[in-house]
This record gives sequence, structure tokens and C-alpha cells, in this order.
Amino acid sequence: MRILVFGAGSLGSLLGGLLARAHDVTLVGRDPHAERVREDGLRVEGEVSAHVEPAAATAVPAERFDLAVVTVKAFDTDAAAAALASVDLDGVLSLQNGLGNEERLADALACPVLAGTCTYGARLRGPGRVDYTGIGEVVLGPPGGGTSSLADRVGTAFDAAGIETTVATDMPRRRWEKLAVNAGINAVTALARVENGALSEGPAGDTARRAAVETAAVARERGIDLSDETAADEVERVADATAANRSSMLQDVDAGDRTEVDAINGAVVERAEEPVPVNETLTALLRAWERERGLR
Ligand SMILES: NC(=O)C1=CN([C@@H]2O[C@H](COP(=O)(O)OP(=O)(O)OC[C@H]3O[C@@H](n4cnc5c(N)ncnc54)[C@H](O)[C@@H]3O)[C@@H](O)[C@H]2O)C=CC1
Ligand SMILES: CC(C)(CO)C(=O)C(=O)O
Repeated sequence: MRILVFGAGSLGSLLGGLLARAHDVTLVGRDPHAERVREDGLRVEGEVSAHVEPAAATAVPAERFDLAVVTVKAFDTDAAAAALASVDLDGVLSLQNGLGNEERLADALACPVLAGTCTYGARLRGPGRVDYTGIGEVVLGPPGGGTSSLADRVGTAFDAAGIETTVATDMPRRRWEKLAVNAGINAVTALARVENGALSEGPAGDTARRAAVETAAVARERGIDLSDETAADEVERVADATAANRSSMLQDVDAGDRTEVDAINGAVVERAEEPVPVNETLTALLRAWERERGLR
């Protein structure tokens, strides 16, 4: 399969590196990372060690691809969609966190767009080097649910590359469940400057669970079968399972970078029909932090 990975940072480089073991992969990212991959290949270290040599560029090549995997941060999705609009593609898969990415890609592109959630852990360590920090899985399928031959083909391709993959027919529920987890964990750990494990016993755990429960209520307003208990239990389960993690949003705050709060807690606030005070507060505080640093 000819696969384009658009947004070759941490997650895109890890998955692109794993996919390159079985497919013809082109990474689109930024220099110096893209340049080093062109010169010396890509080194995957951590849970798996590999040295692969995918093509790498800073702009989309004028070639045909069977699939584009989108792994830019949510606030870069519109630019990614604009860049992909000129590419001859059979399909697109978003593996981004947050809500709205698939819809924005589908609005801009003629080919089918698949939704995806990813619990692999990845961290770009320097040009040409990516750390595989946690084994997870990719779940993918049509954004509105149901089956598709594209989803089946992509699932087979990911399996062939040794990526733990589930082709799902209930992506709407899975996307909202992942959103509830991120709405609970990411913003709270970023503001408190704590690792995910601090939510299990500490005072911030209740805030995380309440943000997730608010998210579940908004999901039910939109016909998604997601209970308060499931949302709260998933926050606790994931926080325990990733206890030593600094969440991606905390890593963004650590680095002084823009966060994905608009696509996570902000997306809950934007879609809520009833007040969601915890998500409103988390969104406002992170936006204030970003504004203070000229990030928005
Ligand atoms: N890193 C991880 O372990 C996981 C990340 N995610 C999600 O995956 C998405 C990506 O996350 P990360 O890889 O951590 O972010 P990242 O910031 O490391 O990677 C995104 C990359 O896309 C590049 N990019 C953006 N626009 C571009 C353009 N127009 N042309 C070329 N390159 C462009 C950026 O330079 C950056 O290197 C986010 O939505 C994140 O929440 C989900 C699960 C795990
Ligand atoms: C599941 C969790 C919270 C793991 O840290 C994550 O997806 C993230 O950090 O973005």
C-alpha cells in the first residue's frame, strides 16, 4: 500500500516508521526532522527498535497514494486538509485526538475519511529519532459508524505492519469515549502540572471525572450511548494505565506550545445544550494560559 503520513511529528513518525516495515511510506513533516530522515532514515526506539527508510518531505509530493494518515495537532487540521486537497488519494484516516477533525477533512476532500483513535505513545526525541513510549492500539472505522471496504483494507494494512488494530462499526461512541477520557485527563494534568497517576488518589481526580461525566452527558444529547459510569471508569482506568505519563497537553504546556484544548474541552462546551461548568472552566483557564504566551 502507498501511504502518506501527513504530520510526521511524534505519533506520525512512530506509526509511519512501523508502517514502513510493510508498505511504501512517505512522511510529510518539517525540517530538520524530514531532512534527517531523508539522509539517515528514521530510528524507532523504545518498545520496538527499528531503522527504516521512508521517503520524507516538507510538502506533499505530486504522486498518487492509497491512503493519507493525518497526525497533525487538531489546530493544524484545516491546513492539512488544504494541502491534501490536491493529492490523488483513495482515502484518509485521522488518528488525532479531539472532535471535529474528521468532519473538517471530509468537508475539504473528495475521498472517504475514516475516524481513528490511537492509544500508542510516541515522543519525537530529535531529528530522525522517535521514542515508542507505550504499546496501544488503533481503532478505526467510518466516522458515522457502520462498515466500509476502505476501513477493512486499512485495517489489513495496519495489521500487516504489526500495528494492533481494530476495525470498528461504532466509531461515534468510541470517539466520544476517547474525548471524555481526554477531556478529563489532559486539561486537569496540564493545569495541575501532574502526571496522569496523580488523578487516581489525589484531589484533582474528582475534577477529571466530572469533566468526563459532563462530556458523556453531551454525547447522550447527541444520541451516543455513553453512560456517566463508563466515562468516569474510563478516566480512572486510563489514568492508572498511563500513571507515569505526562499527558500530551501537559507536554505541550511544559514546552510552552499551543494545546489542543479547543478540540477537546472546548469541543464539549461548543456542543453542550446544558451548562458544562467544569469543561467551561478548564477551557477558559487553558485559553488564558495560551493567550498570555501569545499562542492564540
Ligand atoms: N504523541 C502521542 O503519543 C499521541 C498523539 N495523539 C494525537 O495525535 C496528534 C499528533 O500528536 P503528536 O504527534 O504528539 O504532535 P506533534 O506536534 O509531535 O506532531 C505533529 C507534527 O505535524 C507537523 N505539521 C503540522 N502541520 C504541518 C504541515 N502543514 N506540513 C508539514 N508538517 C506539519 C508539525 O510540525 C509536527 O511535527 C494529536 O492530535 C495528538 O493529540 C494521539 C495519541 C497519542
Ligand atoms: C490517554 C492520554 C491521556 C494518555 O496520556 C492521552 O491520550 C494524551 O496524553 O493525549
